[in-house]
Amino acid sequence: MAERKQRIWQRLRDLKRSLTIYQYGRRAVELVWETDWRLTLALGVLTILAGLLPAAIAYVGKLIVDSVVQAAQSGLRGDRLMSLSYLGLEAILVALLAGGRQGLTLCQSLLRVLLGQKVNVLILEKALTLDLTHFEDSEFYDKMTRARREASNRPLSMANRTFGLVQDSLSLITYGGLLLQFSGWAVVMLLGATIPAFVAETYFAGAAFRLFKWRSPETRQQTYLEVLLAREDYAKEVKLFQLGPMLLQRYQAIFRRLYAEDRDLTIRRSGWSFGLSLLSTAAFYAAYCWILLEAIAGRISLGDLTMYLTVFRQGQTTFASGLSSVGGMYEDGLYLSNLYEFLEQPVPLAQGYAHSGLIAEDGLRFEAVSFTYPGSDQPALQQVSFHLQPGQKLAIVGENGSGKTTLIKLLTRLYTPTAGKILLDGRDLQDWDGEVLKRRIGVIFQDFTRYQFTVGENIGVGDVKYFEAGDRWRSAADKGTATPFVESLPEGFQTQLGRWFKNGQELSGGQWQKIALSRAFMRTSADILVLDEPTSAMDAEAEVKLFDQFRAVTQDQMAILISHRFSTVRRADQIIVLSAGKLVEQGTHEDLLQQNGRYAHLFRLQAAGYQ
Ligand SMILES: Nc1ncnc2c1ncn2[C@@H]1O[C@H](COP(=O)(O)OP(=O)(O)OP(=O)(O)O)[C@@H](O)[C@H]1O
Repeated sequence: MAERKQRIWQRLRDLKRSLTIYQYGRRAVELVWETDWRLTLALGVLTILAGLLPAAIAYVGKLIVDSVVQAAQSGLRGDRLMSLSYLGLEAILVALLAGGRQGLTLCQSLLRVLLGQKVNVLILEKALTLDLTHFEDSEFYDKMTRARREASNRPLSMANRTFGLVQDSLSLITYGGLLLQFSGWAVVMLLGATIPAFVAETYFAGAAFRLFKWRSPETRQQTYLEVLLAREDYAKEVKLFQLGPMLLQRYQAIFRRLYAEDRDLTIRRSGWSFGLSLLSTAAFYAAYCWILLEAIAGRISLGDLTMYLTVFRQGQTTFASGLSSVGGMYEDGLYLSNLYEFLEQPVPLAQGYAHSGLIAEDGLRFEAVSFTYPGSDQPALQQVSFHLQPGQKLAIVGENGSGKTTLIKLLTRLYTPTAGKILLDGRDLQDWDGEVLKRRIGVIFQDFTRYQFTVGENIGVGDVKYFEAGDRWRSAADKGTATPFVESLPEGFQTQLGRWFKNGQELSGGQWQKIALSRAFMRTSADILVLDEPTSAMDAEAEVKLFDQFRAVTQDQMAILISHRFSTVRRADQIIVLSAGKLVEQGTHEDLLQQNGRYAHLFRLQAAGYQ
């Protein structure tokens, strides 16, 4: 007994929670209002017009029939004129209704475009405020993808359905008002018959959404496979390794699985929907039958009969459309809840406001810095400490996965250390103003982005303030040793790169690296340069040239260099060796050779390879 009671309470709680989804109707209308209040106002007025006019037309229809009967019986000219004027009135109302409906469609079409753009911009703006951690979290990524996928249509659809429901409700209320003259019981009977269909619609819309949410990982896989199969950067490997058929097969297998689930739900939904709509149709026709009998018995006029007939016919269509609005609104509401969940994701607070350090010219200090990636149980860095003075060049050496890139991510504040401190000029990195810090650090990651922009713009991205400044591009390219090859390109700095756009040129790996390196020199005010594997794709001569040049142009700057090439590393003022996240050796090339430890071992190994 107690268990049953509990179940009933649970159901009621579920229903209450389901109903809260409808509050998104208000939020969607607010969003539409913010997008364009004039169009929204027009939409509102036209909705009321389109909601009230049908009942008015039905009523005028009754007046026409009654006046025709009257005129036929009396044969008076006045009565004839009266029925003709009712006819004229109906024609005007019908024209108004058609105009109103057309206006509604027009407003909706315009709002669709504006709203789609607005929501997309809201999502992208939000994405800009988020941390890198969010992007690396697959659940969060799904949330964003879902929001983006549905961005352009759900809010408008929700708003349209809300307005549509208002329109249908107004029509039904006015129809109800007309019907009330006949019998209050008929109205109650008709309303009662709609409730099961309403509950079923809500239930199935919820089920459809849950399905959509569960399968986000599968949909993500599908999208990824599409990218692999259809993008030019993967085409080379897909063709040579003959991956195509296998990838396509996976793609289809996912589709088949998703389709099977979809089909089951759609069949069940349509079965229930049909069954329950039969119930409401039965109620409609029972009331209809009652009215017919009343007319035959002469208790209502012929005009009344015509009016009720119209009210019934249209009432049922309006009811069906209202019902689908309710189901649709529920579904839209669920998608919108996902959109708002994303938009309301707490934004990391702006960290720090300091524009200068506490100890001028102190340089960079790592003090017992440790870091573990979210969701990982192994620390990527443990208790790392070192000091880099202004003008010094530091090289970081270590096997794959030893934590070199992680160290750079902490230095550039993409992540925050889990323990320990990073100090710049004696001040904790977290206390620095983000903008100031970014201006002081020029960084190139090994997986730098190859933008499908022009050569100049590809360098310009290094300092967005000077994104299009040709003179800055040139001097940055000089420092990054890119000028000679850029000048050999057909349109120099204006050459389009990549294959996505017309006349796009592809570059070699080493040429791309030179572009990326030049990017780091765009920030002329940067006093810390961080280069993660900057020369891995360059030939030996290019590398030597680059480093001679690098030393010359970065005399006053601190530089941190990650490299597996000892020819590069040995020139640094200070070298640190990382192993499994720990700093195991530290010193100059000579010091480390003397220590005869890990560095000396790796150095000799590489040197032997060249003999
Ligand atoms: N985003 C991430 N989330 C979780 N773990 C990560 C992430 N990035 C790196 N790791 C882990 O942290 C450790 C250090 O990685 P890191 O990229 O810093 O190595 P690395 O020294 O730069 O390697 P390589 O020489 O191959 O570039 C590795 O064990 C890696 O698996």
